[in-house]
Amino acid sequence: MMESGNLLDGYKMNFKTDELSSEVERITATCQHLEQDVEVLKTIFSCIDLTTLKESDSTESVTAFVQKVNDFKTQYPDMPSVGAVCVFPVFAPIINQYLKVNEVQKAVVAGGFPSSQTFLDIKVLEVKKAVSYGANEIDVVISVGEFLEGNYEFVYEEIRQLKEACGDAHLKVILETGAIGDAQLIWNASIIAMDAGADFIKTSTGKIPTAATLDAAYVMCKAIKAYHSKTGKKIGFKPAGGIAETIEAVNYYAIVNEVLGQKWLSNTLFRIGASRLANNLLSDILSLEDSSMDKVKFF
Ligand SMILES: O=C[C@H](O)COP(=O)(O)O
Repeated sequence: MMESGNLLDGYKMNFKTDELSSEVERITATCQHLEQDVEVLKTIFSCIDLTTLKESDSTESVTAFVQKVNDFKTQYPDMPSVGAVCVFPVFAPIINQYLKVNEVQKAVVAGGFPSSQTFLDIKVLEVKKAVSYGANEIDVVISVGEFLEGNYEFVYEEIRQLKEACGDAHLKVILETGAIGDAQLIWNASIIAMDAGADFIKTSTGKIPTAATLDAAYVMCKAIKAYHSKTGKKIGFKPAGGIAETIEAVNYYAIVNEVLGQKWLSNTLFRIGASRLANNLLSDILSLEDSSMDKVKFF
């Protein structure tokens, strides 16, 4: 098992927490023009993990949700598809059966999402079942309570086993930054998740009051950069939860651009998990292309 001291020793948080917000403000203040850039907005659209994670989701509603993604490609041939659909694990067979757009990935939350408060063997089984039913991306939450108690080896070992359970599927590890709060701890959680095998690190479940924040995004991108410098591995970043407006998505795009650069700005390394963003972004893209366009509600 990895020693947490050894694990974190090689990584120093190279910024002061009190400078964090002003740095984020500087970045977001200088990116507002990107909201008018159709190509940037289309890139962001292609990075959306189009999410439905409602208690009321059903076979019928998820089938209809997936069908919209299929229809979108026909109805808007000049638009990219979203990056992925993201659903509860019980609907893995539905997206596997009905999703017909090859470039759209099949993401499933698992591992006792959203609380992560269950037995590790149950988490592993849930991940394996989701993958066996066709999911090729798995989103899991760290054991936040154990992390906050300093049980870093426990958190590392869980992620390591869940990554193993994924096989060829990509693993996105949700830190639940709104529950962690402190920038240094978000940095620590980022490093542990990446070293244990995360392909992406993700801010939030969208199921607690504080979801994605720009400050957390900045810290996580800095951690991804440090991890890349040390290991050569490119880990993806996924802000998620509460991101609904185009300008909010643009702000996250700008932080990734500033910290990690253009090479991170495609859906292989950047996703935005969102249930409400796609229609707003689509409407804004269409109205930039044709100012007479009304707001659309496709999804
Ligand atoms: O992982 C994605 C989030 O659950 C989506 O949250 P949202 O419904 O606030 O966009």
